[in-house]
Amino acid sequence: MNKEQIIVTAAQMREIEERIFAAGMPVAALMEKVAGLISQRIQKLFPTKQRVGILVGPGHNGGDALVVGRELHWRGYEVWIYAPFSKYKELTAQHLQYVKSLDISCYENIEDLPSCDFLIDGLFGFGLEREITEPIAAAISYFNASNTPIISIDLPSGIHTDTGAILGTAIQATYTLCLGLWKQGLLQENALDYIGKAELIDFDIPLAYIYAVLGESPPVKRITTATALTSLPLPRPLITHKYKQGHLLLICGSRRYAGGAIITGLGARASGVGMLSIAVPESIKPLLVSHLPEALIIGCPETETGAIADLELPDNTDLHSFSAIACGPGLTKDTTAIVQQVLASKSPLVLDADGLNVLAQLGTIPTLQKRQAVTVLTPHTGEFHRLFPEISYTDRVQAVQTAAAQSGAVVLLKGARIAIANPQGIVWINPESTSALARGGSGDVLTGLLGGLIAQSENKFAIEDIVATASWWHSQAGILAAQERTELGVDAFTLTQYLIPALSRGRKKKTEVTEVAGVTE
Ligand SMILES: NC(=O)C1=CN([C@@H]2O[C@H](COP(=O)(O)OP(=O)(O)OC[C@H]3O[C@@H](n4cnc5c(N)ncnc54)[C@H](O)[C@@H]3O)[C@@H](O)[C@H]2O)[C@@H](O)CC1
Ligand SMILES: [K+]
Repeated sequence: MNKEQIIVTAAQMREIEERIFAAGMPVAALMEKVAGLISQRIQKLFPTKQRVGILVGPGHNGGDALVVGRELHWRGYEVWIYAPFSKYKELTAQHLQYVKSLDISCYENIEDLPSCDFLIDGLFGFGLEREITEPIAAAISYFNASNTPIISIDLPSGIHTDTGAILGTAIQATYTLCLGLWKQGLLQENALDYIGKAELIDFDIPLAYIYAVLGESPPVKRITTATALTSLPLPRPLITHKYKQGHLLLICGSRRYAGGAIITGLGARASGVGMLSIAVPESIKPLLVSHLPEALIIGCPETETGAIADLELPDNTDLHSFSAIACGPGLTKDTTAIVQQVLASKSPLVLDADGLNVLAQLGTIPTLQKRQAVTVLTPHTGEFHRLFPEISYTDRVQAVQTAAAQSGAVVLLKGARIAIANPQGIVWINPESTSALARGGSGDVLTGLLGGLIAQSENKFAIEDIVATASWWHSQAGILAAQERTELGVDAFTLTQYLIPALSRGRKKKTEVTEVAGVTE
């Protein structure tokens, strides 16, 4: 397993650390090694010798910062230290004493601090356990307001290691250099505004110690390009035919929301699914045919309001014959009977948008308990709240875990950091996205894409892994489109056109990484 995909809580990191120390690694030696790596990285980020302020907290995060400060001092940077606490852990106190013996100025009050070109934040790491109080809170506000780039060691000080909550106040970092393993809080939306650009500093934690604490397949994982690519229906078998490559049924659209059906269809098209059928109200069938000439468009009888009134499938087909069904975008709420019918089918089902609203009205948990096949729900926070009104979603990881466990469905909670859980507690978090995707229709693209991938999977992959792959693919398309067209240029149609280029780029990146590092995962 690649360390980039592992996520830990503070308690887990502490346990892993204790195993390293118990095995004989001296605490001071590990700090020296870690801080050496941090200082090398900082010299790459700020290569010209500059003035740097080091913010030192009472624990080993402060110790790391002091060692980094000392190293930068010897490398020619002009260093000063801000160490405002009255008590420090022993190792940190020793480093503080040593740097004071060098030609490095130490201060306890922010009023006395000289100016600098960048700051290193070693106030608190994963040992922060309560709200930050004065005078440190005021100092943090002062540094945030100073417009000076800040490099946070491990986590921006003030971020809860697990939930990402802001404990009173927090450093707004420009870079976060996370140590050893990704901390869960850095993948929670609450913390996003504070993290800046985050990267992992790998300090060679033996996998055996990680497995001893997390198990050989850790339940909470971070989606990477490598993990996403493993659940794709690629390469295709040499001998195959269209029905062997999955048959997806999309049920979507209404006279009012015809575009949603087109966008969902275009998302499904990019998945490569062998056969695509799209059930829409009769009156919008010609529109769908013109945009998706390869798809089988099923024109259904419609209500007066232009919603699907009846699922009229072609002869000899019933819902069970599809490899997967995706239902919801643009349906309107007048489709309760349709959604009920789909829920009663034995095909894997993706429910989104109005499909979720109808499910919430029917009663999420009792309705899903009757399902005999896999269900994937893809709510945004508003829909999540309607589906699971009892579940608080301040900790999004816990929220999806609870929702999946209670409903028996795989739940994908949309947002800047998508979290996906299966009923057994496995969680995937998507660490990369772009706010360019906060736009009408981009969820429809995901529904189509996801449906198409599930239809092709033939039970080869765990369903939550496919959902994670779809989420990665979708956000990578958004990122690529935003890079080329700015964040304003990523309308849902454009997004569908970037799915295949984003996939090609991801596959190329993976090959390059493997060649350079010889990584096998
Ligand atoms: N896990 C590892 O393997 C390694 C960890 N290292 C560093 O050690 C850090 C963890 O060190 P610690 O456990 O000492 O924890 P921290 O340095 O995060 O801080 C804990 C200290 O802050 C105090 N504290 C907690 N909340 C406070 C608050 N609100 N106001 C004032 N004081 C508060 C605690 O009493 C304790 O003294 C990591 O984040 C990392 O920077 C590295 O030195 C080396 C390797
Ligand atoms: K920190």
